[in-house]
Amino acid sequence: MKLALIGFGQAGGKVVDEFLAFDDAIDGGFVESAIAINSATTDLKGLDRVSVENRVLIGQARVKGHGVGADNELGAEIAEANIDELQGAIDRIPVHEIDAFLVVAGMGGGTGSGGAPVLAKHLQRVYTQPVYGLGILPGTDEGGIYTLNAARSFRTFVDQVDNLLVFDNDAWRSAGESVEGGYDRINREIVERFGLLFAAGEVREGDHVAESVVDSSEIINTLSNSGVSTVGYASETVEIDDGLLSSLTADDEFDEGSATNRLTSLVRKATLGRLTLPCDVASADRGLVVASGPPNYLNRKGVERGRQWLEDETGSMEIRGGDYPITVRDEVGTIVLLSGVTDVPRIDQLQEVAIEAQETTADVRATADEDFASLMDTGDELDALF
Ligand SMILES: Nc1nc2c(ncn2[C@@H]2O[C@H](COP(=O)(O)OP(=O)(O)OP(=O)(O)O)[C@@H](O)[C@H]2O)c(=O)[nH]1
Repeated sequence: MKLALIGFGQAGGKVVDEFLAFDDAIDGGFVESAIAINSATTDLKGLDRVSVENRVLIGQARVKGHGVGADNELGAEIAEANIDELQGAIDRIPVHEIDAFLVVAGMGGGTGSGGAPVLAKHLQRVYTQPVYGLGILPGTDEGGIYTLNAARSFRTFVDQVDNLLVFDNDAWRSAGESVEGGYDRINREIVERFGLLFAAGEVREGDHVAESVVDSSEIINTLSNSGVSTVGYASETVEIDDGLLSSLTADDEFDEGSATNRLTSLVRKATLGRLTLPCDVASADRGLVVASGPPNYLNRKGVERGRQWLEDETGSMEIRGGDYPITVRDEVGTIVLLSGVTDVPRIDQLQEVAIEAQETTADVRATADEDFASLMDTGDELDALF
């Protein structure tokens, strides 16, 4: 399906940049437009692929291009005050050609965490296309303010989008990695999963369109429950030699049985392995299984068996399935989208820690106010200058 990608804040911009690279690499054609919005000049300058005219600096009057320093109330205020500038950038998107908006932001900071929900609300009011969010949760070791920001932004963002796709940095950290190196790797993991999902619904000119190819309406229907979503992915490297590809079709010399088994087990691995937001799979309301890879490794029976297995696992009758043939990749993979998940320990934990942090902050403030009053108390015996 065709998307307008809007990255808000540093993480949002970097992930959108990475989506552009991935779209090129798989010749996907799912990115119709890409915009990056930030209150920090250096973050916008650091991007590689988002075009310069689509990098939008906001809040200059308030923060002079220096970012909001993880103050997400200020991030939200700046987005509201600059909504006309944001609309100006969106006006450059050929909106009649897109199937949906995807607003991407890190939820722990200030600019994206505060601004993304404001933008989503605005897009919902102005346009008829679905507005999806891709929210990135901070690591648990990032500190109280990031957790509090993420919990508050998450609550707000969910209400303003048609569906909030979530990626949890905490579940994807690796020991011994530098923060920057870590993010580069993590960002590639993010775009591979969400990129393959959205690319799947994009029928390209010249494609051999089999009946079982995923359509954008199947993605939209799976995401139309106003909930929270998570994605799993599993893949296997396969040989793609041109001769093999051109000479084989799914129903001649190719070993159909092993293709079926491979896909069925990849669906299980994707679902039971590391999800972008770990959760209890049984709590999903809807699901979509997409098999991607060289066309002759894709097979309807394999997807169908995987789809049925997912129905059993989730108890949901709304599990869709289909193919996404890609000739340029030597990987067969399955994407599993679980939508409307409700049993998510990380979100419960985030909210508990945030409530504690909010209470502690209120107590500390109240005590500080009292202490300051007593420090300055001279029993009316000392006059102020004015
Ligand atoms: N996956 C991923 N997460 C990132 C990346 N950069 C930052 N983050 C996460 O996103 C959160 C928010 O950080 P930023 O995006 O830098 O914040 P911002 O929206 O620019 O806001 P301010 O810097 O406060 O103005 C951090 O707490 C990290 O968890 C990145 O490149 N990839």
